[in-house]
Amino acid sequence: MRIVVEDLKRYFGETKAVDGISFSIEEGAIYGFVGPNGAGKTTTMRIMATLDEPTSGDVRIGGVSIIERPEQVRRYIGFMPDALPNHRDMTITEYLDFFARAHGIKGPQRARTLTDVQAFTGVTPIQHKSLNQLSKGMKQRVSLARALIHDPQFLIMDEPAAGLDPKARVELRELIRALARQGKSIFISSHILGELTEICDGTVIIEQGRLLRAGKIHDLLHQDQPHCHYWIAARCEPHRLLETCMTLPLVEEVEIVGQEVRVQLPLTDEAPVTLLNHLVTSGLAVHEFRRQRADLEQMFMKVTAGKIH
Ligand SMILES: Nc1ncnc2c1ncn2[C@@H]1O[C@H](COP(=O)(O)OP(=O)(O)OP(=O)(O)O)[C@@H](O)[C@H]1O
Repeated sequence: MRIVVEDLKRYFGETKAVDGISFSIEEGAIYGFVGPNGAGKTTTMRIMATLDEPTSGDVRIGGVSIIERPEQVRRYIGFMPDALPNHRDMTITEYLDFFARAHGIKGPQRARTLTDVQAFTGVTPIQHKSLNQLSKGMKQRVSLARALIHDPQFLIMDEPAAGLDPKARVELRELIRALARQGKSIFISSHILGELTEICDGTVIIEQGRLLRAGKIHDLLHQDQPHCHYWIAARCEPHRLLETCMTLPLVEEVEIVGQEVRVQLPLTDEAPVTLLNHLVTSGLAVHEFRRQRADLEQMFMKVTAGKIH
């Protein structure tokens, strides 16, 4: 399901929280939404989820306008807010059952939906626990389960990783990847760049309600810098690895750092494939070949004038 945001504006009196943002998300893609505090991320997401109305502009989810047909759009969307509201003493299953009913899911199908969604989000073993006894990580899982209960095609997640420990973050990333494999489009906001760069196909960067960059990460990087860097380690002396890299004309720069080498390549899809092939056919036992993610962070820092933390 393709999402198109068209010149979206949301003013609160004098405050231009969102000031003319346009971007699109392809079907089945994971897009990160990045911007400093107060940039307008939550406001944009709430409008996309039909929880608020824009001052002007529109959002089309699978071609359907959030303004003209909010009820229809709601069937397509799952929204995971940045905090789970406080609830009365209620078990996880009771809570999810409430939302399944609200979505009109009936009879045996409701029981099946609850079983599936609890299993997917890993809350089955604690399904009888009360909501107010849950850790932050477990609350996030319940919040995700709630957003998924009607099997939406588009999932909006507002800072889902905030406050989670490293293990819970990794688990959350796995859940997000699994959802994308099911063909869902996912829009996820965060302050933490590393978190997004690992899982996103594309990104939308805003600041003070204005769009700075939007598009596929590969294209954005290409716009900002024509190179990328790889870290490589092989079961041999780093000097031999360095020399083998240097015999390939497309390698722009190469240096030894500890037991690894760092290689600068032109930013094309073929360059890393060609290099890895070259190393392997030269008889090197390569056991590490990874893209330097800092390329992305550098790009973020550059376009936001270093204001993102
Ligand atoms: N209901 C409201 N009334 C008045 N101003 C608001 C309202 N909601 C948001 N704002 C203002 O709009 C701007 C954007 O806020 P928003 O919460 O969308 O930013 P954000 O990028 O999500 O920030 P954070 O990363 O801190 O969550 C801020 O200046 C905020 O104070």
